[in-house]
This record gives sequence, C-alpha cells and structure tokens, in this order.
Amino acid sequence: MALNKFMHPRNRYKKEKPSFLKLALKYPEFRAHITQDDSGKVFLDFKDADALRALTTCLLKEDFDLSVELPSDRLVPTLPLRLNYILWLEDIVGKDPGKWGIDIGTGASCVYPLLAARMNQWHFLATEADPENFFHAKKNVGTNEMNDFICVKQVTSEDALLTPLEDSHALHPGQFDFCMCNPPFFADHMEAQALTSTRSPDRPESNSVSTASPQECIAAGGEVGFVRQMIEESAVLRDRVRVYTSMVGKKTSLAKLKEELRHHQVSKFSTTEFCQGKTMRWGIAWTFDSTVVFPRSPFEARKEKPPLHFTVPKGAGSVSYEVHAVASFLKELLQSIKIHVFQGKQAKSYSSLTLTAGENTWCHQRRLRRQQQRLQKQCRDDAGGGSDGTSPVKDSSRSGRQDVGRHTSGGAGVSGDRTESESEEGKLVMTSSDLGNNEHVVTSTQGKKRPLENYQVSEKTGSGKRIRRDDDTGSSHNKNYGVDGGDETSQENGSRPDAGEPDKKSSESSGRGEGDQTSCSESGEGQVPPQGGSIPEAEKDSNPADGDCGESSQGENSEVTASSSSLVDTSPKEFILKCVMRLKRADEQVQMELEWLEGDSRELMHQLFTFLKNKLTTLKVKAV
Ligand SMILES: C[S@@+](CC[C@H](N)C(=O)[O-])C[C@H]1O[C@@H](n2cnc3c(N)ncnc32)[C@H](O)[C@@H]1O
Repeated sequence: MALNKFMHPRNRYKKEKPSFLKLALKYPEFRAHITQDDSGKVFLDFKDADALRALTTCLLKEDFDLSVELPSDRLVPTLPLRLNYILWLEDIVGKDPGKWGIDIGTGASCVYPLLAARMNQWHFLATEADPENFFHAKKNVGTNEMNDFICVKQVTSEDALLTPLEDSHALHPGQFDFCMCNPPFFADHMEAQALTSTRSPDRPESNSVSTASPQECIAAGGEVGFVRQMIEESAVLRDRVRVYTSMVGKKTSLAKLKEELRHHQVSKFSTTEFCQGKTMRWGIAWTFDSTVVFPRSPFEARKEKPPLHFTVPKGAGSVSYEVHAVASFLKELLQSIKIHVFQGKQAKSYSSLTLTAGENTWCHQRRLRRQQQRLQKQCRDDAGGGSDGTSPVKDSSRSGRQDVGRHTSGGAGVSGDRTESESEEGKLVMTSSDLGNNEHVVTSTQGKKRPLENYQVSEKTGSGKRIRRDDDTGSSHNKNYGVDGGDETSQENGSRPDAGEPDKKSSESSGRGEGDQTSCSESGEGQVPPQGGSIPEAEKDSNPADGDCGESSQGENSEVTASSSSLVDTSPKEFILKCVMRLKRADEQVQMELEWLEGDSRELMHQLFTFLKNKLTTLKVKAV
C-alpha cells in the first residue's frame, strides 16, 4: 500500500516530491548518480549508498539550506521520515521557537536537531555514543553555525541514556519540552539478518541498500531494550522532560513498550505511525504531565469511516450467485468504464479488488449515452448516412457489451482494454527496504539507461537534451517522497486527512445528472454495518506485517489465500479515486463493500457505489 497519503499533512514531500531532474541539473554531485533511459526517464539507483548520500545531502541543501557532510560508512537519513517525526512533535509540544529538546543518538548527520533548529529555532542537547558520529555531528553543527542552538555531547553506550541531563543545568536549567530518539533497531547481527531471511517470497526483493553501520543499528536488547531503558529513566526524571518520545521500526515493539509504561504506572501515552513511500515506522510518546494532549493518528482515524455495504441481489448480471462470478462480472463492468482493477486476495467466498479511476466515468451516464448517440448520428450523416461500419465511433448498441459511459468527446474512449498507464506501469517495480531507513525506489526493469552526464544540459532552458519535462515522465521523481495531491495537504495541526464532508470543489466539478440513472448521490446510503462475516483485518489495513521493520506487505497475514495473480500492484499512479472493493459471502448472501483509500473526495466513491448498486439492481430486474 502506498503510504504517502498518510504522510504528515505538513510534510513538504507530501505536497511536492523532489524532482530528480531539477536536483541533477543543479547539483553535479547528484547528477553523477543519475541515469536516463532511451525514453528520457531519469533513475536513481537506490541500491547505491553513494547515490542515497548524494540525494540526502542535496535535498538538505536545496530544501533546508543545510550543508551536511555524511561519512561514507554511516547511516544516511531519509528526510520524509525525519520530517514526519519532527512534525508529530510539533503537534504535541507546539511549534513555537525556543523549545528545548534532547536527541538521543543523533548520528553523524545530527539530522533531527539541524532540521528542527532550521525549521523552528528549537534548541537541542544531542547525544552520540559512536566517536566517528560524534565528530561529524559536531562538525555539521559548526558548518551550519548552529552552535547556539545545538550542543552535541559524547556519551558511552554504558551510560544511562538520559544521563547528560544531569549535568545540563548550565545549558538549560528549565524543563526540557521533549526528548526524541531513533534507537538502534536490532539486538544483534542475527536479528538484523533475520529481517532479510524472513521476508515473504510474495514480496519483491528490496531495492534500497542499508547504509547503517553495526554500531548504529545494533544495541543490546534492540530497540525495545533501548526504549525500555528510556522509560525506566523517565520514571525517575519525570517532569524534567515534559514529553518523552521514541521512534521504533517494528510494530510489535509497541505492545512491549506499552506494557513497560503500564508497569511504571505511566498512565498517559500515545502511539502514532510515520508513513512515507512504502515504509512505515512508529512513534511512541509518554508523559507525566496531565496537560499534554496527544494528537490522533490519521492512519488510525481512517478506520473510523465505515465502508459502504450493499447486498448483491440474486440474478444480477445473470451470473451465478457466487462471489467469484459476481467479482468477474463487476470487474468487467468496472473495466468497461475505464476503472483500473487490481485483483487482490481471492478465496472461495472472498474477493478483494483495488479500483483506481483516472477520471469520473460513472456520472451522467445517460447524458453521455445521448451525446454519444448524437455524435454517432452526426458521423453517419457526415459519411453519407447509414450505419455501414464507416463510423469512427463504434456503435455500442450493437457491441453486445454493457456500455456504461463511453466518452465521445474530450476524454479517451472507454473500453475494457488495459489502460496505457497500466502497461506503462508494467515496466516499473516499486520496492522498499528498511535497515538504513531508506525510503524507496522506482526502478525500471527494462530499457537501456545511461548516465545523465552524457546528455547536454542547456543552462538557458534548464533542460537536458534528452530530458523530458517532469510531468512527462513520472520517473524523474522519487515516488517514495511522493505526493498525492489529496485535499488533506492543506490541513493543519495533524487533523484527520480523510475526515469531514466531500470537498466543495469536487462536489461541484462532479456535477449531478438531471434524471441521471447514476444520480450522483452523496448520501451515506448503504452505510450499514456488515451483516456477519468479518473481513480479514490484515486485508483491510494492508498494514506492514509485524516484525517487518516497516514495509507495506499487502496483507500477508491475511486468512484468505493469495490469488495466483501478481501481487505487484500495477494500479495507475495518477488517479482521482482509489478504493477497495470486497465481495464476500455472509448469511447466504453476496455482500459488496467499498472502502475508501484515497482520491479527490469521498463523494466520488459514493457516486461509484450508487452507480454499481443501480447497475446490479437494474440488471437483476432485467434478468427476472
Ligand atoms: C539508528 S541511528 C540514528 C541516527 C540519527 N538519529 C538518525 O535518525 O538518522 C542510532 C544512533 O544512536 C547511537 N547510539 C547507540 N547507542 C547510544 C547510546 N547509548 N547513547 C547515545 N547514542 C547511541 C548510534 O551510534 C547511532 O548514531
């Protein structure tokens, strides 16, 4: 599952993903790592640690005016994740300047303090146990003239994690507003290795490289041990720090840490998800201050809007009343209105389809048909009359296919054929990895690539000879920093991205058909709870599997068996609506469920739901 829609609403990489092309044109050190294929698409090899390093340093410079040197043998921080963590902290403690924080294990990059000092003028006490990282962190602070904001302290790994606080009164006598930490994930080399060996065969091989050195990603007790120690120490320090936080790489760690918090009678704590690309991480926060308010997690909040439900009538589409038959019927119907359908899990009494629509082809069907008939007539007249097969528009009334929305002007014609974007996407493989916290990559599996440097870069036009505009090639962007221009991008203060009414703009633009069979209802009609037969949770959430260190796994733990179809989702990346359709057998009935994933507005899904309901009902009546 693409997680960008759950990226923090204020994360700049949600609003505007970085353009590799622009970076390449501006930064020769980045350009050296870029290749281009014959079609002009630009690529970055995320398996190359030097390429990742170049990307991070150039983005820090370009987007935050930070000059950061990253040693070649140390962790390269990825920025969307780091920003998500800082923005979550802002939601908890406020973003006013002058806050004081502690960053435990700041790394060579000193990335959290540098970003937060630049963004919010926050002050930091940053600790680091690895001598090389300490050296570079101090250097990076100095290079950016941040010594007044950031104090880097060398510690030993035997020290208590929050020990530096004891002698920090001179630095900051008052309460620290927060502490933060990206702990070493693993307990030992075995655990680090197990991550790769337990990978499901269904999932594509990871495409990005781990950049973390053992001293950075391994600590006794792993992340649970590390944060457990923080909890123990916080129980002594209590209000010396207002809010204690840490990131974790495994969802299973959260339960163990919550247990620890309960054990220490910390009653106020909260968790969140950091979503970016195909990577998910988790945040845990706790406090001894009853006035602290923790924000709601948008990822969790999405579950609060129930899916739409409809009982498929017997006889609809003249197909047998079986889940697989109804699923095939609906699949064909949806494809005929140009909705991309990706087959997910399938079983005897369960089928899940991901629907992706590039345009609204389900509203105003009657009007479109009338328009089409007029156009057909005009074509026949122009061709000398008669329906002799010379008409450029196929006569759907004779095609035998259910014609539900052929656009005859402006948009592309509707057919059951696979869309261009789909076949285009067939060339792309999205993968992800974890160890180095690296977000992910789209790499081409075919086509020749050549270094970008081989192409002339025109300074005047700012474009390379063989470089197409960004909009022409989705691939000149890092899709994992990606944007999904949903309406949530404008929301502030961590409010729910998918809450509220359909936005005005899309309600207006979608229009309502007069007397239209698919009258574009925005009602929550059909929003009744499912009647029996629960849908597997893993399938619902597409949550990264526990112990997965964060990748999205398309519901690997689902109780239902995977279909033989490819598990690589080839859905188009540009769309106005993406939702999941689930068909299941419950109480001797076939139930259809439509659940929102993302898109311009929920209203589009309501409209599609009404359209499908009408189709199924009408066809049933006809069949009877
Ligand atoms: C996963 S890295 C995170 C680095 C950086 N904060 C980031 O997010 O990119 C963990 C860091 O913690 C440091 N570390 C390990 N044990 C530590 C300890 N006891 N006290 C302070 N730092 C420690 C490691 O050297 C490493 O730099």
